[in-house]
Amino acid sequence: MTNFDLVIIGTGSGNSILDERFRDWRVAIVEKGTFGGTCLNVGCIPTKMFVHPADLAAMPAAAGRLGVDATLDGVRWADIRDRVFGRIDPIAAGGREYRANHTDNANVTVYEGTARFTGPRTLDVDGETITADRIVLAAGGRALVPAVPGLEEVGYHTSDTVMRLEKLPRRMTIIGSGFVSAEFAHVFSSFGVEVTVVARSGALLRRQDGDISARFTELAAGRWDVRLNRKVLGASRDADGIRLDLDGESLSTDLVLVAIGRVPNSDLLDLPAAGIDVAPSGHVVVDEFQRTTAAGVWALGDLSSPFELKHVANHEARVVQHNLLNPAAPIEADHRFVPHAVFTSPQIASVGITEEQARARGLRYVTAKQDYAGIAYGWAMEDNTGFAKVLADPASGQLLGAHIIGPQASTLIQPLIQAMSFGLDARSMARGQYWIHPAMPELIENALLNLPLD
Ligand SMILES: Cc1cc2nc3c(=O)[nH]c(=O)nc-3n(C[C@H](O)[C@H](O)[C@H](O)COP(=O)(O)OP(=O)(O)OC[C@H]3O[C@@H](n4cnc5c(N)ncnc54)[C@H](O)[C@@H]3O)c2cc1C
Ligand SMILES: NC(=O)c1ccc[n+]([C@@H]2O[C@H](COP(=O)([O-])OP(=O)(O)OC[C@H]3O[C@@H](n4cnc5c(N)ncnc54)[C@H](O)[C@@H]3O)[C@@H](O)[C@H]2O)c1
Repeated sequence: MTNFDLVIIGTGSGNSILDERFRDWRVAIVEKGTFGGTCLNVGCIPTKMFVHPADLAAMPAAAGRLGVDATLDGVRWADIRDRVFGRIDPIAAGGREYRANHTDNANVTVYEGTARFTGPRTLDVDGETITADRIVLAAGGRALVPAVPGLEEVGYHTSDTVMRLEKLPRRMTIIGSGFVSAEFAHVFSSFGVEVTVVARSGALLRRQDGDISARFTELAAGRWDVRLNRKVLGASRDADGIRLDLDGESLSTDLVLVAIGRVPNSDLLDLPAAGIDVAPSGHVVVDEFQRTTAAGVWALGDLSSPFELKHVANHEARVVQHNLLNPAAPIEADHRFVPHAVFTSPQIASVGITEEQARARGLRYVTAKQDYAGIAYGWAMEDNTGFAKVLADPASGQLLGAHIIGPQASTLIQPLIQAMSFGLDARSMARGQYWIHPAMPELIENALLNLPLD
């Protein structure tokens, strides 16, 4: 039995904790899958590397109304796929090699297996017992699969596998209507696949601000076959491919992509054996210092965070890193203003609360909108569907939330994140600085000026 100063479970965000300040610690890092975790191998990075060529492939169809006649000659799926993974796979392999064999990591032992607790700060890794003074749980989550009769038999993909397809299908049906669905619907439809989206509820991306979700649902319905308020009741194969039975109708498809959310990997860790509490959602319970309910055990990222976002996992990894190194002066994680972006088309980005949340909380708030169509750069792009919506406290002018649907939303949101994080009020933000004319951030300037503050 080997004892370590620190054991880290999971090489996604967990791997970024280790630096030269841990050189004198005996460290073990345990990974059951591909080194580098979800974001690098099957998440943020490859998806966005597919979104960019998808944006290019969609451009000719949009250019005609601006007087530019362009045609898409073809999409070389194998080349697109191999460019993405030709870059990513060596990074994952290099990361593993660095931790396992580089002299910088002489103090680090890499275990390739599945860790699970057998007692307080005691782990089994595929039959070998290791103990540690401190343990960091960074075990992430995995795609959920619905219990649909026949689905296992006909076969399905998740975000883990769909980016490595041998060839593009003619038709794809996506079950689910969240982030993964919206991004892959854009990617695959831009590459010429006929996409159907099956949503359980009456809107796509329904956790976004209601106006954003409604606009996206309307635009999506013009681009994909969108089936709202439908449950998938069964799957089978017939002469026309895969048949999905929805309530009241059926559809035929060639490939099913399941995108109904993710579940934390807490069930793999036998946490009760170590006295570590788990919430009903499956997330490991942590306090503001990222400490679990067991002494000497921290957790971070998708395993403990309902946000399930890489920038949150990275932030929490920095908090855990500091708290490991400075036990007498720990810092708290900051989850006040967590932004997100959905890299679909049009892009969506958001920070703070939605109007529905403001109403439910009984807050006094005002809102304002600015259409891209009303700013000069929007005229240049002939954008008639995008807008920014801001919510603020009418008395103080402090921003409560901001939501954007339209080109470059993920970039345009950043000054609003900054304003909220540093307490800059809407009026000072709008008038206390220059806004380059006629650039896209004028969308934000005008949305702020439109707020009916007291
Ligand atoms: C398709 C997709 C696209 C995404 N796009 C974005 C995006 O654009 N922006 C964004 O912010 N977020 C995005 N995310 C979310 C983001 O990928 C995650 O929030 C982030 O990767 C979580 O990091 P983590 O370190 O918590 O977990 P992970 O990166 O999942 O790392 C956990 C690691 O632990 C290992 N592990 C699990 N259990 C054990 C065990 N018992 N023993 C040993 N090892 C174990 C796993 O194999 C895994 O490698 C996306 C996710 C998906 C699926
Ligand atoms: N750009 C990004 O930041 C990005 C991109 C992709 C994924 N992610 C992260 O990954 C996580 C997983 O993404 P996701 O899209 O799978 O989850 P999600 O939570 O965004 O959406 C899941 C959708 O599936 C629906 N659903 C749930 N159970 C269902 C069922 N049984 N049948 C039909 N529909 C069902 C939900 O109502 C929801 O609309 C997200 O929480 C997100 O944080 C982030």
